[in-house]
Amino acid sequence: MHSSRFSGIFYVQPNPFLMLSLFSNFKIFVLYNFILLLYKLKCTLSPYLALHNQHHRKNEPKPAQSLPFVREAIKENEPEIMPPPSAVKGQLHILHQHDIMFFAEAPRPNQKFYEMIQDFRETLEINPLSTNEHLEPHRICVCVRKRPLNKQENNRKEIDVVSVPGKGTLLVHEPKQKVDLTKYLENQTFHFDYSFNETATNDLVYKFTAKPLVHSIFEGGMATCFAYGQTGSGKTHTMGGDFTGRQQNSAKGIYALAAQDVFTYLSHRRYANLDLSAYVSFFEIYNGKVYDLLNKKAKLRVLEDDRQQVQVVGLEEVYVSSAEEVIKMIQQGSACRTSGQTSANANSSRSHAILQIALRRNDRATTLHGKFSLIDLAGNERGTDVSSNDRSTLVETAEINRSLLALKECIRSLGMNSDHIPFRMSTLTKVLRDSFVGEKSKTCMIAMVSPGMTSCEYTMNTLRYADSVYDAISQVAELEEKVFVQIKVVFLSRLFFTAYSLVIILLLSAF
Ligand SMILES: Nc1ncnc2c1ncn2[C@@H]1O[C@H](COP(=O)(O)OP(=O)(O)OP(=O)(O)O)[C@@H](O)[C@H]1O
Repeated sequence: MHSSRFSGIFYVQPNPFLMLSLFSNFKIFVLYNFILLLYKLKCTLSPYLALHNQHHRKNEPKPAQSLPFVREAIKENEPEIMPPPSAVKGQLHILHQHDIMFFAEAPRPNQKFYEMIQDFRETLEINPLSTNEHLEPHRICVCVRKRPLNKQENNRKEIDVVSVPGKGTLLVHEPKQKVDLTKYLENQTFHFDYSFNETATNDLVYKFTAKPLVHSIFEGGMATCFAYGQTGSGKTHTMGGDFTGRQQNSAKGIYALAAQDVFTYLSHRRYANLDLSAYVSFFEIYNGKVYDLLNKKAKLRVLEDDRQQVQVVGLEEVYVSSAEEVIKMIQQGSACRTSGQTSANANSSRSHAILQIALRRNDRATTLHGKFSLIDLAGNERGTDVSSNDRSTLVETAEINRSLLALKECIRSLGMNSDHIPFRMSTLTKVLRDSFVGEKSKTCMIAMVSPGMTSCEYTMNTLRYADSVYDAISQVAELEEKVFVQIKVVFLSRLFFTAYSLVIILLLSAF
């Protein structure tokens, strides 16, 4: 195209002798320049005109008999348009749709990290926990539960940075960036007793966490089950049941599932002769103060007697005869829970909620036989949320921080069979004091994590907290295992020596 234009211009370059003779007449000079200008204009516009005509010719409906000819003409003029290869022709429609989808979808923020995580996941062997899995007995059990990405996170195209490949393992793909802006993943692995992925139901979680503890309170023990994690990570969903709008489906939470099992055991002939009754109390600890959720949030005092027995003075303990009655209490108490505003979440729970199911003998003193405390802890991000300028929020933050630290230390002491339990560090550990002492005390912690990339820092904090508890217990378990192996070696060697001596004596006496 370009060459033809230039060749047109060169073609009209005149001979200088001819020009001299012609330009002696001024009129001829003007006419010549005018013709030259028109010609140049035509040369410049001709390729665009050709393209324009071509376009119209393509869109014009043509009579059937003239079609081959038109096709030939178009082919001549569009050498750059490649016909699709015949093998791909069948897929043309699909490809076209994919292209439309590709262009219609807004690009995902952090697409590079998303692809890196997807690639990493393809290398993982996934064996999620199932109901058929063997249940191991634990005095202290530490578990982790990952919730699915919620609607808002999906709308934001948030990246899921948590993978749960197997029974007790959980991986966090932490997005990082080098100084030269190269993106990379730091894949951190954590091990716990059980790990639940986003598809796990409350029933499955209950089976491996709180259910084994119900049995222990019938054996005269104290049991505690904590839900720990960031605001919005699924603590209330797990403990109290899911919300549909403002309505909480309390029957599907661990509180209610435990209550159902308590009544199943109460009617069992094995425990019938104990003559036990169940009582429920529900209270919250907000800013170090105790409020009764079953008595219009009456403020209560926590006192310790000279035998180190801690009492919550005036706490309502309601006799219950069925799981349905417990569910009603849960609904009544949940409606009362304290909530406020922080810079992290507009509607967050800033209090620890404690539901206690006590088993008492039907004697005159209604002696305590066993007690199960189920705790929905305040959001742990408050421990790091110091961005607020509000004094009351800062005080709350400090209080939540202190109570969560105290709780960790008490569980670790219980796990290490330590004589010293630092329960006086916070109101939370004070009221749970009897759960941290005694041979029959059992505890389960469920660490909840949000899977989104924006929650990654909080998720790591939650996992580090749970890991430090799990680590302390594992060390004790390892130590116990070593001692057990040593005892076994000593016992077997003595047995062998005795048998050997007997054989020698028998042989000597025979001769
Ligand atoms: N495993 C899950 N499956 C489906 N949805 C879940 C799951 N866990 C949590 N959610 C949903 O996520 C949202 C936040 O959960 P939830 O209220 O239980 O968080 P939280 O940790 O108790 O927060 P807060 O500290 O504010 O009480 C809820 O809408 C809940 O329904």
